[in-house]
Amino acid sequence: MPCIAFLPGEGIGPEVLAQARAVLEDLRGPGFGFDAVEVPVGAVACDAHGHPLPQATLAAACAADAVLFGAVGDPRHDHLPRALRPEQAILGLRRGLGLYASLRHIRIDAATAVLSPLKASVVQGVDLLVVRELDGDVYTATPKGQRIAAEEPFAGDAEGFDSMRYAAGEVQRVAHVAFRAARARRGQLASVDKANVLETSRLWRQVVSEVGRDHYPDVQLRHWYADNAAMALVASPRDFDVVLAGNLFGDILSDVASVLTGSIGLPAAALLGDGEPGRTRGLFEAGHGTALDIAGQDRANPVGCIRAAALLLRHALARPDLADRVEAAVLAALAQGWRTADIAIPDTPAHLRVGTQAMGDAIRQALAPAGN
Ligand SMILES: NC(=O)c1ccc[n+]([C@@H]2O[C@H](COP(=O)([O-])OP(=O)(O)OC[C@H]3O[C@@H](n4cnc5c(N)ncnc54)[C@H](O)[C@@H]3O)[C@@H](O)[C@H]2O)c1
Ligand SMILES: CC(C)[C@H](C(=O)O)[C@@H](O)C(=O)O
Ligand SMILES: [Mg+2]
Repeated sequence: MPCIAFLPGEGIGPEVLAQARAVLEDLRGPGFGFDAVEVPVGAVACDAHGHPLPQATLAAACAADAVLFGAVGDPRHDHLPRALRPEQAILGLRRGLGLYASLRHIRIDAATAVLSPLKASVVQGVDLLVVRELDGDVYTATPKGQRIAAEEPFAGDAEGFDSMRYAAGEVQRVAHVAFRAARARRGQLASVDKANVLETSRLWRQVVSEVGRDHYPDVQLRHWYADNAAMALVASPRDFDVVLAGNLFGDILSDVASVLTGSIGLPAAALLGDGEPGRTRGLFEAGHGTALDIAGQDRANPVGCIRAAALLLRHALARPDLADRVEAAVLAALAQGWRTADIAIPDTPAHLRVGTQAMGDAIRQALAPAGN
């Protein structure tokens, strides 16, 4: 029986995770079951256990076949040293679980194009995948810190510094993920960097080109500067198939791509590593954070987290049949017009404006019975 570790975190994390878990519970039957463990992470874990990623939480996540993650982050913990901030739990999980690629799926069909802040004529038919490197770059490279500036004209000021760095092997492994995904899709890869300014990006561009030339000559590779890519993702998102970027540019472009759908509450991401035997096969999450402005009010959109559960079924539990059912149920509920506040439009009738719980109920109602 596979084991799923549920890590709710804080803010809207527990609210959306509860809906995703309820969907998974509804799938239980003769052909499907799972063991579940639920462990604290983030600010709540820090308050209870003195660390945002307690050893027991990391151990449970490592031992599970897959992790379903809510969200972490709380400004009340902003004053803590970096190592104790809730967000460090995410970085620690990525490193500890060997996850180095985030795959965020963005699809917009005719029924959901009206939700976009952009014109439906621009976004209808968008089907793109953002592959983001997750373990390197300015996020983790050292040195980083704060000190007294030595260089004029600001000598004597406090200064903060981070290092941008990629080793060729780090670029190669995530490039393979992106090329393989492109080969299985429409065969186009957009690699994003700032090779006009950054040495790290010059290496990135060279390595991605080599991986393409040596292993994926059938995939059409185009290099983009990050600023231009951000603009094109908004102006003509249908032109993209797979977008590959480093950790920092990928963080930003993942959210730019997400909001094309209408809300950061809609898409989901699969965080994957090499899938070594005996190690968790991935962490799955919605694209959003803790959204404390709406937490505890039954206002969060649970769709992203429910889609994350579908990605978990597809990528970690090898159950594409169940993943398809969950994704179809989400689309059916949206097509029926159910709307949380973030995706309601002025025309949305009052009876279809719902909260987190009712949106989850609508999706579970739409789950086709097994065998259909
Ligand atoms: N994976 C994660 O756990 C993760 C990801 C991003 C940000 N964060 C953290 O979350 C905290 C808040 O970050 P932020 O404000 O930049 O981003 P956020 O995603 O939490 O919120 C941005 C905006 O989107 C809205 N929103 C987000 N998710 C929504 C949903 N499901 N339904 C409806 N509306 C939704 C929020 O109300 C807010 O207006 C920070 O501490 C940040 O570090 C965590
Ligand atoms: C909260 C933060 C550390 C995280 C990141 O920057 O990776 C978030 O923005 C994300 O996209 O998952
Ligand atoms: Mg982010």
